[in-house]
Amino acid sequence: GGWLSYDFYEKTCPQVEGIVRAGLQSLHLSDRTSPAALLRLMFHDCQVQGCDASILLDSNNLTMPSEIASPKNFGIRNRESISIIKSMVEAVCPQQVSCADILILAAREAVVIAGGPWIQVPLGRRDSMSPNYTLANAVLPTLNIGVDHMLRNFSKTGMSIEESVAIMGAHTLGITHCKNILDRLYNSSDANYNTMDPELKKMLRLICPLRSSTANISFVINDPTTRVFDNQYYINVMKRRGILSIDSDLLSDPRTVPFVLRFADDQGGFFRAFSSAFVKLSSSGVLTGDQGVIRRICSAMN
Ligand code: HEM
Ligand SMILES: [Ca+2]
Ligand SMILES: [Ca+2]
Repeated sequence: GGWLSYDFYEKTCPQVEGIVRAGLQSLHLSDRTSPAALLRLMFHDCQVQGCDASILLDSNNLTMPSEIASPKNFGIRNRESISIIKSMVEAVCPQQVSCADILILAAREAVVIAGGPWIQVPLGRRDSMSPNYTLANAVLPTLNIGVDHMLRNFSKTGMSIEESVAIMGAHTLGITHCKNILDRLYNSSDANYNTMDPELKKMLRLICPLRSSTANISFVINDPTTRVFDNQYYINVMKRRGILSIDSDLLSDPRTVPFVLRFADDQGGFFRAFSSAFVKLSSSGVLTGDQGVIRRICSAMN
């Protein structure tokens, strides 16, 4: 058995946090959108059989598709960045640090680099032996997940409603491809067709025309400060300018709206709730002790 701890690599790889920080800083210089990508990558790993780097495994045979093959992972990027940082860690501390921990540390640094809170995260996760395509397909959120289902999912990690609203604040970063909002913009039977500020809708329709062959590549920003981790997301949601259905749903559900209003007015409160939510999301259902493995290469089994 085993557990996560704050000093897990103190003896075996005290340099790891510094290596990940340096790696993230240099990645960020060449790609200002990398914090968004890494934060979403962390969520999509942790949601599927826990944070075990299962999302980083490439398929090596026809019977075992990778999680990335799931349409739910559309738009996921920067997996290779974790592999590169892992090889930098391997050079200093061979076979000591899991890909799963490196991914969590990278997501933590991503939040800081973008101007968000510094989150102390416990370490000691182990890597999975295989990916789980079927589970990825089943448990990653759909576009129309709704508040109820979202809260139920996050409560499994021990999150309160406040923390669940706070973790959705990750949408303060990054982008959404047009194909993910076409229903909201054009399908009058969509539940959130009429919940968007008409001015915003007009603008998004220009960027995302209905019958366009580029809906897979064209995108809109998730909030006006898409590269800054701030509370602008909640101000936007409050003004009916949320991009995804779930963002708008937070305003219409009586359980979540009080936290939207509070976080819109109190960035410090958002940062505190986000930090505890991040620790819960990243600690739930993980492999520890003698479970799983330490992969040498993140994209393949040893
Ligand atoms: C549970 C409800 C959620 C739903 C339905 C949802 C859905 C989505 C969708 C559809 C996109 C756009 C992807 C694309 O078009 O490329 C997106 C982007 C993003 N999501 Fe979520 N998400 C949810 C929760 C979360 C959580 C909990 C986090 C992180 C802790 C997160 C982090 C992000 C980030 C950072 C982006 C921007 C990615 C980029 O710029 O590449 N999301 N989300
Ligand atoms: Ca996983
Ligand atoms: Ca922002």
